[in-house]
Amino acid sequence: MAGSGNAHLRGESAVLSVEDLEVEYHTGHGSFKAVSGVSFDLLQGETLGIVGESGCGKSTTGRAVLRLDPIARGTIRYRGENIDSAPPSRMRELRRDMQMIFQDPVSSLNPRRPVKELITEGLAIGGKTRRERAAVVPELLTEVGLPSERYADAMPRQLSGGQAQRVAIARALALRPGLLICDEPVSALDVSVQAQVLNLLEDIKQKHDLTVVFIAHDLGVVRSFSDKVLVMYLGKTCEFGDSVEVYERPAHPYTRGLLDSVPSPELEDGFAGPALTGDLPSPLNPPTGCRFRGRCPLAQATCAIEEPQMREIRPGQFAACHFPLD
Ligand SMILES: Nc1ncnc2c1ncn2[C@@H]1O[C@H](COP(=O)(O)OP(=O)(O)OP(=O)(O)O)[C@@H](O)[C@H]1O
Repeated sequence: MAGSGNAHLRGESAVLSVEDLEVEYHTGHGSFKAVSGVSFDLLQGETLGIVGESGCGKSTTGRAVLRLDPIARGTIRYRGENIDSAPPSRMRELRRDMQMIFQDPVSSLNPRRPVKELITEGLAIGGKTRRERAAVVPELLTEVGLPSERYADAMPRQLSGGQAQRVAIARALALRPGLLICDEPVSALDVSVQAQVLNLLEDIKQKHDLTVVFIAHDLGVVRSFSDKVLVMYLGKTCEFGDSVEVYERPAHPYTRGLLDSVPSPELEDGFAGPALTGDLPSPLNPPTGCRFRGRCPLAQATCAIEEPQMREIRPGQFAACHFPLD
């Protein structure tokens, strides 16, 4: 598959393997590809960070992996099983092993159920008795740093955002998943709480040897949390590689722009470099050639004509750019 951007796939040994994923939405204004040609794979215990501006298709990618959004094209393999066309009954089983944590913890919890029921809901569906479910509540709450005697009977409205996210994590852990998809899990939380929840996620990832997809627009968060990073722009991958390499030596001008836009308190003007200018074009009418060209400081005539394909720029680092950075 030279030139298709899939040279980094390691196939059979991966826990999760996504190849050429395409998701199409149909709206009143027409149809568009929210995700197109996205490929990655993850080995046991690895974490992939997916980054990009709002509307790039990060959440759609995460949801499509769980088949919560319909897939127009592509292959998704989980532990070697092809799941892109698995029937709904099989997907329900698989989703017990592939858990998702969302951005808004409070609205992801049923407001009428106490914490102890919320975190064991999945076990009830799995046939565990009330007594069996009650027995695991203290352990699960302790694991996410909430004392059971204080929180087991609490209702969601009594929880802070950070506590609600801890409950959502406990609920995911109850099913002993192998894969965790975290969709902006700390974006809605106060800055002071974000680090605590991230530390918790890091701890449980290590303890349970979880494979993680971590979606965030905060590059700092992804950097500390991820082994691999996938940068998305307008539904497509523009860069993929080892987190350290991509952050230290980005090959795609969009990645560079994202990194330069991160506020940096120790620098004089507060930023590492010029911020990204311009807005994300409409996915209903994407630019010809390179989708980023209208905002790219390095764009040349070729970029308007030929769409760059993912290619290996340095060992293990792939980018879709005609004029990658050194
Ligand atoms: N259910 C839907 N129907 C139609 N369009 C949708 C739907 N969900 C998302 N979109 C559109 O698809 C594109 C990708 O959205 P997505 O939420 O995946 O991006 P994102 O990178 O996760 O953004 P954010 O960080 O804001 O969540 C956007 O243009 C969005 O408006």
